[in-house]
Amino acid sequence: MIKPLIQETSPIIATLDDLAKLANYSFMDSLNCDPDAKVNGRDHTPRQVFTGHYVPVNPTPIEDPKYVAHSKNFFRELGFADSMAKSADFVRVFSGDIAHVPEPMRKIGWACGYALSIFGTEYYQQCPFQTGNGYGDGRAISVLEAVINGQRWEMQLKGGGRTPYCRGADGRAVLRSSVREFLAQEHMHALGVPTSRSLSLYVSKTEKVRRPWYSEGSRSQDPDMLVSEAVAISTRVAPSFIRVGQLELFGRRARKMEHPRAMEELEHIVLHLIDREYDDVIDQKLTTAEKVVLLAREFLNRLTSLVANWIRVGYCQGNFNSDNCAAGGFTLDYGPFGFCDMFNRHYQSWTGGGHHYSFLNQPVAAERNFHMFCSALRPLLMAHQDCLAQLDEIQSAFPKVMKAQMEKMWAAKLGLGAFHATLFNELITLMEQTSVDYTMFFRELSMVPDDIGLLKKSFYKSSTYHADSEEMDKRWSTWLTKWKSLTQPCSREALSRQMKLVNPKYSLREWFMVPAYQQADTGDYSLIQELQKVMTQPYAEQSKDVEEKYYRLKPLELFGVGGSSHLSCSS
Ligand SMILES: Nc1ncnc2c1ncn2[C@@H]1O[C@H](COP(=O)(O)OP(=O)(O)OP(=O)(O)O)[C@@H](O)[C@H]1O
Ligand SMILES: [Mg+2]
Repeated sequence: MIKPLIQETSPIIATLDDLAKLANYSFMDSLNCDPDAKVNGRDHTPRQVFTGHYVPVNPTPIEDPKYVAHSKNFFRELGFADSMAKSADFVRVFSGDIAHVPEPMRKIGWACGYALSIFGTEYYQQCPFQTGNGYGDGRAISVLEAVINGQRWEMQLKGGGRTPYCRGADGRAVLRSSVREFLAQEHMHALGVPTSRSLSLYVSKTEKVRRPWYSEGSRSQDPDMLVSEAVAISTRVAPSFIRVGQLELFGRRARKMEHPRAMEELEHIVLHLIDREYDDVIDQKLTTAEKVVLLAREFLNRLTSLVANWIRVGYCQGNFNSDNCAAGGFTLDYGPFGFCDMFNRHYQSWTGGGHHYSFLNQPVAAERNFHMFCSALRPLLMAHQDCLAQLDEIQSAFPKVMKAQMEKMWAAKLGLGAFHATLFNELITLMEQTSVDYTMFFRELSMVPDDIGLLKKSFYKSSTYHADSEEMDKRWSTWLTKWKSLTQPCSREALSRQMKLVNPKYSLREWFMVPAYQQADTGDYSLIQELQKVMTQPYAEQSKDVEEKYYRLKPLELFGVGGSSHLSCSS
């Protein structure tokens, strides 16, 4: 899990000067800089980066930045005054201009290289040089590390312009994708799922880029037009942004002995990861080999728990490559993601994702990433056969640990003391044959209903259901009776209360976000604010108005519509 958040404090950081005083650049200070880096940070053209953990690179500010949103909750947790989000110097920094920051903040940012594995296979084709030396943060640039109330945070701009890893692309993010990531991070946090957090979001009043997208109402899989969209910079925050792919980059270099310092660089990044994400569970005094074993064990626990949580809340990452898998065990990169409306085990809203990254296949995808993680660590254990054997054991334990996490999660969702395979399998079959809304079904079940009347609110009613609805209703009634006989022996109220804590009422469905980013494009941010409010209390009943608007089946006419049901471009 991400480290527990600090207790809420009254705002003590009210200006950029206050924040600057807390700056502490451990990433830049304790890791290796690319020796070929440009001193002035104007390193904005694709090139091979052969060594080093980071490239110092300056963000390219967006033109005429304008405030769109900030996370009030996260500001409060950090002790930031809300007024700061609209103050000129804060806007300037978090819209990409770090040339005038107060000391000890630095006038330079940094981007990192990483490797790519897709479903457990190493890829090099995505690198323009076919070597893997040109792949990494193409548009993500970190600008600040600060220790705030004892907790270290890294702040990273997304869409902050080109880096040596941009592969010829523009380094920008558009408002649409930035709004999606901004809202999703805070929703996920409120759902109790570890994640990077949202700090702020600024859009350019004048700068635009072209992206492939869907024409109004298009049912095409692939975008059918090019649209000109405003660029934006969102800032996300996490204890670190180290990805499995990043460890892989150094692991591959060490394995192939690509340069004399390859092994040392691998050890360095792994120890840094431990320091940033695992220092509360791994004793500093241990040897590197011992630390590596503990790291693998802890990541196994975090990753399996994370994926079980994703499935609990109906989240599909969509593109769970190793470069989108945070080594700290939290959710990262809300591009091709989606929250499931109609339950389907193969649910996947990203058209490039395929079955391998679909909803209920996420545990398998996670296992592939875990294997890549272990492979990256292996070179460090070559001289420690006992530790190597332990790592192998941890790696082979993945399916067992994942299964246990999934069963625990399904049992909790169903209010059962223990997982019941037959009951569960019958349910999944019924859900698919009927076509039910994933979120609404579990929330209605959490009411512990006497009959299937309430559950039917969540039915989209497929053709299979329509073909013999009487028979289907009978099967549902039988299932409900059986379920009730197996639930925890407590009062209905207690069971309902407990189930509502794991079954959210509100989820950030794609079709809620479409009007929000469309409105935002016209300068109206009210729907973003409304979604921020509703989706940061996903377990609360909230008002009747909110319920009518956001606790609803997806309108049938939106199924199959590009942008609302599926998307191809996430940038
Ligand atoms: N417009 C762009 N300009 C430069 N690089 C880009 C752009 N869009 C994506 N990339 C890079 O392509 C790679 C794959 O993109 P992907 O959609 O996974 O990441 P992302 O959404 O940009 O970022 P992240 O994983 O940092 O959240 C990443 O390395 C990313 O930096
Ligand atoms: Mg990514």
